[in-house]
Amino acid sequence: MSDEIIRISHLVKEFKTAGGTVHALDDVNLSIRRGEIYGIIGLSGAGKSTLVRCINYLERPTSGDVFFEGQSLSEMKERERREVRRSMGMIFQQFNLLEQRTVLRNICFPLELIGVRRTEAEARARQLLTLVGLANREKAYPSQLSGGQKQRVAIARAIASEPKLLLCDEATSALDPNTTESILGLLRDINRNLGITVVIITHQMSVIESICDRVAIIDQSRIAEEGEVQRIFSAPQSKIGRELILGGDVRQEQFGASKKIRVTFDGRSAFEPVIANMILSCQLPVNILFAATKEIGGQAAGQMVLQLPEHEADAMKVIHYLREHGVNLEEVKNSEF
Ligand SMILES: Nc1ncnc2c1ncn2[C@@H]1O[C@H](COP(=O)(O)OP(=O)(O)OP(=O)(O)O)[C@@H](O)[C@H]1O
Repeated sequence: MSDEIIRISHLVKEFKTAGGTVHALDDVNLSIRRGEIYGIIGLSGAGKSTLVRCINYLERPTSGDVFFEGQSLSEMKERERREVRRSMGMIFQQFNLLEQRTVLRNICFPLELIGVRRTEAEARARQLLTLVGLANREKAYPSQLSGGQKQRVAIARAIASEPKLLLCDEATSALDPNTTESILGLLRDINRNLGITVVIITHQMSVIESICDRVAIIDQSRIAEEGEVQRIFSAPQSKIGRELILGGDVRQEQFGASKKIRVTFDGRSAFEPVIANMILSCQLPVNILFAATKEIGGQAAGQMVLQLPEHEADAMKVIHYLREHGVNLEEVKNSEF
């Protein structure tokens, strides 16, 4: 079977409103691999929820297509799409539990919809309650549960019909940091132990860092960059990527005319010794205009922007030294910084 569970191809979504057309998604292309945890991050209004709702066709794209296991959703009949949607569980920020039903009956609900007999549905729901760590709460009503417990019930309900994919729309945004961590741990277990592919929509960088294998950064309706979390976090290429990952300090500033370079560190090297040794060895000063480090997977990573000596030959000497010592670097223009 193909490695790819979802492919999003040239997806466009527009909303016609009284105030004009809103371009929520503009030519989005993505591929999500079977078995991975894929993160989609962006600021408020970037188009994240619209994208996730297009993946399961709760929202019909204006143009472009979504392929599930190679099958075009736009070409399917509604009955076939319903079938595919059953292969995609979904959880939300506000849990969306049925308040009049007990925890057990909430989890039974999707099974009832597909005609599973009551005793069988209840047995399955009990197994799931154990899986999510709430075996002793089957008779409770949602109002009697904490946010984290509600999300556990929502997760159990979402995986009751054995989906291949679990879509999580800001599933931890209403939770405190400890509860967030425990819910992310549960999602990781479900991914590893049940083989369910997980797509996480979030505006929280910490969520992506903590469990995602790959990430897409969405900005103003478009994918700004996409790839392995480790690679994107250690050297974000887009302006929005740098803002989200390295914080709000990446401001556009006007610097002198001399060359500026961005050096990125991916955890194998340290900032200071390389720069200090270069200064000692080349006998040339550099200006550190910006520096930020992050711990990713226990390793230091980050970037530094250096202003080089004004004379071209001196600047080249610095570049040559850094390259020789295995440092990743690229020239930056003022407008990119
Ligand atoms: N049903 C709708 N009708 C009109 N405009 C919409 C509709 N749904 C979304 N939009 C607009 O589409 C754009 C993207 O919205 P979306 O909810 O996908 O963003 P988001 O990244 O999920 O934001 P947030 O994190 O705040 O939820 C926004 O400008 C929003 O106002």
